[in-house]
Amino acid sequence: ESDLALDEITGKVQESLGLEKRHKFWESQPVGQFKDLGDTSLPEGPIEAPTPLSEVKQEPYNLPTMYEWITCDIDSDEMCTEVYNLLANNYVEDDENMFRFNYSKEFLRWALRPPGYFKSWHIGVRVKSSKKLVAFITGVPARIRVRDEIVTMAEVNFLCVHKKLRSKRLAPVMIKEVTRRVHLENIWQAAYTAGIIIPTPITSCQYWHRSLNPKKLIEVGFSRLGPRMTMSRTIKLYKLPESTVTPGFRKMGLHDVPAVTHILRNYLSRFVVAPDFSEHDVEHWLLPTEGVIDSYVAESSKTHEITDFCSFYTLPSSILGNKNHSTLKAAYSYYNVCTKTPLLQLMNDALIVAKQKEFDVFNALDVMHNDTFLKELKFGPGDGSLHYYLYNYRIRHTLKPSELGLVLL
Ligand SMILES: CNCCCN(C)c1ncc(F)c(N2CC(C(=O)NCc3cnc4ccccn34)C2)n1
Repeated sequence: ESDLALDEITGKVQESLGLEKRHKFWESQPVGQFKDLGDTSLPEGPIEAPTPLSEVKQEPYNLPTMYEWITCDIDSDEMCTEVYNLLANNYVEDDENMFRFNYSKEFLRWALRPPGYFKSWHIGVRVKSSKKLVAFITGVPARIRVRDEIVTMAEVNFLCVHKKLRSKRLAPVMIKEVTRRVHLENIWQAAYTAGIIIPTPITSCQYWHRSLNPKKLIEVGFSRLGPRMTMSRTIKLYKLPESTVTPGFRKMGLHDVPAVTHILRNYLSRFVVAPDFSEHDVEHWLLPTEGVIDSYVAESSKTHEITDFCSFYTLPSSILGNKNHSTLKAAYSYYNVCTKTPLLQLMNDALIVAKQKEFDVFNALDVMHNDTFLKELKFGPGDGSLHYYLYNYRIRHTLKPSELGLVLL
């Protein structure tokens, strides 16, 4: 009894030490600081000016002796498999350690090779002796508009340290190394998200979940049977029509790229922070790829114009320790635009095709105009928040999620 209590206390002390070190690190970085919140005298925009490329540190940061940097060539099947396995066993879990993200190899190749990507920004750490990959962090270039300024940034993602190497202070040096390699390409800003609070969120979003397979979600502990609800009543509550209702609703094709780019750019222009997508970007990020990204358009039968668009990406989670199910099949709402069809109807059609494709749950953040359909389409609030951050760029006021037009993977 008392040993458990002692472990609990040690754990809490270690965790709070980690928190302090974490804030110490971020207080040394050019990011908005908590103390500056509300100080409207500080200008919006870059916090530090770019340094001349000759003054950027030319050699990699030092790692602890037995580790070395490796640039991960994810075109190589062997390397991509190593990255996949590291993430599948050591990446983000929920607070109760019941689920862990299981990004697929095809998803990683899609996420990490957008137009203009740099192989040097796919950074691994391996053990010198065994050559085992034990940590990973990535960046991809993106043009992000912040109010009226278009800024080329790095979208930093997939920071992962092997479970056995936690609290060895590897994450700060990996963040500094990806920052150094981004600077070498003359890029001085970054965007990233986290499920934790560090200095300083530009906005904090809520996840919402729409059950598609409530029986499985309850069996694996993702959701619980509601009060005064039976299983059959719950299945009936989430039942969806067999087929979509929007006229001209079909999968997006290559020939739709110009029209989708046009309505998407117009739609995203109304948010404070949003990607500045070119046709080339739309072709990469939004053309359907089996098991990775699904996207649909509504084409008017009269004029053949593309009036609406919806998309969701595939991010399964491993179910840790359930004897009947090993994988939770989750769809994540990506970018959706309505110019004719009501958003409610378009998103219900997205739920219908996700159910047809045997997803168990459809997740959405309360960003953009998503709050207009979440409750009505029977989404329930999730337990996780997703905080958005900008590196070396100050935003004068914390944004509402509905002012954010950026979805990271
Ligand atoms: C932009 N990069 C985000 C990647 C990390 N993303 C997607 C993420 N970051 C924080 C979260 F809070 C979160 N949630 C999705 C919601 C959810 O489904 N929670 C239950 C659950 C099922 N599987 C997992 C795996 C990990 C964590 C929670 N899980 C909560 N998602």
